Amino acid sequence: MNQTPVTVVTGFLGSGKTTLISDVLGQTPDRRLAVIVNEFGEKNVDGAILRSEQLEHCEILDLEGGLIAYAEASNFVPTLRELQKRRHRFDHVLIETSGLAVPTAVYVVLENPEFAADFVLDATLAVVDTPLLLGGDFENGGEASQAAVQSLFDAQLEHADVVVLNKIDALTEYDLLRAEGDVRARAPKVRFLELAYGAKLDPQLTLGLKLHGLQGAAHHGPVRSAPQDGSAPLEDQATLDGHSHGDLGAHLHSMSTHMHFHVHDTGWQSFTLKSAQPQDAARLPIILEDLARKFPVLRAKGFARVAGGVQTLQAVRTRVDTETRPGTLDASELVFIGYHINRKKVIAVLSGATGTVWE
Ligand SMILES: Nc1nc2c(ncn2[C@@H]2O[C@H](COP(=O)(O)OP(=O)(O)OP(=O)(O)O)[C@@H](O)[C@H]2O)c(=O)[nH]1
Repeated sequence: MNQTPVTVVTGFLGSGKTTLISDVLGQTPDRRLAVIVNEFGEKNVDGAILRSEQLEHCEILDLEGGLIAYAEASNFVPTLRELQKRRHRFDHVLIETSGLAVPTAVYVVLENPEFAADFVLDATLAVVDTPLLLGGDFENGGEASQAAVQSLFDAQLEHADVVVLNKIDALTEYDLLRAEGDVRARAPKVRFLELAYGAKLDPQLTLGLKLHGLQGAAHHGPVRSAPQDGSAPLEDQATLDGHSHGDLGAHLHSMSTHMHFHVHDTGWQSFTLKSAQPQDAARLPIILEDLARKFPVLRAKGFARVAGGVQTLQAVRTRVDTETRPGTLDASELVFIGYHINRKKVIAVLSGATGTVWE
């Protein structure tokens, strides 16, 4: 059996990865797909959203409670191992990395001799929140938060084959040209730039790109060197550049390179808050918007128990989208992700503003 192609979908918090994947799944009923969804928070909201589409040709596998990471820190390897046993049932694997991950950890695992004969990287797509890119910063985040966001954002672009400019519905041609210029300046080696109107992309531009693979026996060779005890990140990142996605030249995913990018930034925090009491569907989004102005909350998402059903809430900074569907829910659950956010303060404001107990 041929190697199963793997498409990695990366991109910053809330850029539209799940929405884009959901659309691709809907457009490819003839493909048997496995989707591994990795979330930073302990609760996998994206997996639940994809699963709610009830697409029979897809299997959704949650990878919650952390990042796809290196070595023992990750539950990615057992998940892939499990998929490997049943790989004849799938035509393609999609991996949605968490919004705080750099996709290189995935490459290292795929290149491991245990998996290299069975899986091959097809392409890595980086989904970009284009208005955010053009805005240039995260309001209310403070300098440390902005620096952390920028460095992650740049690293995700750097490791992409295809950059997808998303959320462009309301943008002008001039904005798009500016965004393209910005991406090219940040990541000169990116091969393709695609425009996604409303997070929709032709599946031909997403699956089966074969950007790695054959030429990549050299291109994606085995890991060159294992991390040494005591090896520290180099000061000059350029000397560690094991990537050249902009051309078809050989590049090896050196473990030291990856270790460099995988230095944990403990400033990123996530917590889930729950409330058993019903919520006001009209007020809750306004309260979330207010929370994002008061605190460095970059992303909030989850489900609320409201009159008439279940409300899905999706906040990216101060932009909050909601949708209410019929159904029942025992308790509302919201995941908050931010840079140095204070759980107690968020609980106090949320409980006060909603007049309900959140914990
Ligand atoms: N206006 C607009 N909104 C979009 C578009 N794509 C996604 N969104 C919205 O952006 C929010 C975040 O989308 P997701 O697909 O959950 O983003 P994500 O990258 O999977 O988020 P994380 O996994 O938390 O990093 C949701 O409210 C989407 O409806 C788009 O093209 N246009």
